[in-house]
Amino acid sequence: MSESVVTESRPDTAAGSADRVRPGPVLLTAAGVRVRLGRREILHGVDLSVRSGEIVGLIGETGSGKTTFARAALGLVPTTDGSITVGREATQVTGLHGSRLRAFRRTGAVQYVFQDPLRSLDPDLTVGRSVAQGLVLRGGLGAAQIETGVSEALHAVGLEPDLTGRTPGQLSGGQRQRVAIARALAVSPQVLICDEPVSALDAAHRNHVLQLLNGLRRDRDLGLLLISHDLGSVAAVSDRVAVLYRGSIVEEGPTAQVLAHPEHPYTRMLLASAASLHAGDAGAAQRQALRREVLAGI
Ligand SMILES: Nc1ncnc2c1ncn2[C@@H]1O[C@H](COP(=O)(O)OP(=O)(O)OP(=O)(O)O)[C@@H](O)[C@H]1O
Repeated sequence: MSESVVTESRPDTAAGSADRVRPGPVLLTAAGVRVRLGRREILHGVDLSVRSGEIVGLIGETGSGKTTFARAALGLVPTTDGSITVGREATQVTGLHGSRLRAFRRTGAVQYVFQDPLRSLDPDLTVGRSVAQGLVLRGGLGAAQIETGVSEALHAVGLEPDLTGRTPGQLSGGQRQRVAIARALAVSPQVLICDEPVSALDAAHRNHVLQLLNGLRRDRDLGLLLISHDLGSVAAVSDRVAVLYRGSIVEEGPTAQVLAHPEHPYTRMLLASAASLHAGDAGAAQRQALRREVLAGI
């Protein structure tokens, strides 16, 4: 069942095993991360790591806590326990506040790419100014250096320099997501967190962006956390997969192993749902029944 999810969703030049790189040093480490939002604890002690040159897929249904984890890694939500360290210097993000947190953000060590570039890109800013934002914020760079940084970032995502004068509304969805990725790359991040980066795109653009991410981690030694509820996308490019269920990682391992031999009932349920959706099965009632049956046993 999982085979069809993996194979048919793989982008054209895909991340076959020969294309994969040997992972380097750990660039993101989460240990026992707990996050409370309002009255509820959302993350219940999450352990996760991402190495340089590696794509780790974080999968789970809506509400499982994927975005909350990403926000914690950026220092945007406080943790109540555990630690998150980022980058080769292993900067401890948890516990950073105020000016120290702002200084960490300015380093650009960890960057976030959102699902919907139309919402994350300022509609009034040109492509050039959007991509320059992080470089300007970092400070200390002259206009020529910023211009070079913008051109290099656009080149890295395969966008022509003549797009710099356009606004997001004048671009296709795929181009917009490339701009958002270029903006993140411009500040030379060590870790890139992509939160549902292709779910707003059609199949062709989705494959192009997945290929792009796959190439970037290889060429730039990025550690890439790919957050998605789309197993096909994760299967296509991730080296490892972590499965988040109600705020806890219930299974983690090499992608091929987890997808072919899922051990946790929740992972099996996710795979079964994806496979039936993939086959065009409109049996929503059956899926719901399966879901109830599986979740009752967890
Ligand atoms: N600011 C907040 N205050 C209270 N609860 C929140 C807040 N933000 C998120 N939550 C809750 O935390 C839980 C996890 O949300 P989160 O967005 O992290 O899930 P997710 O796995 O990323 O889901 P999706 O795939 O829909 O983005 C949800 O139940 C959500 O309602």
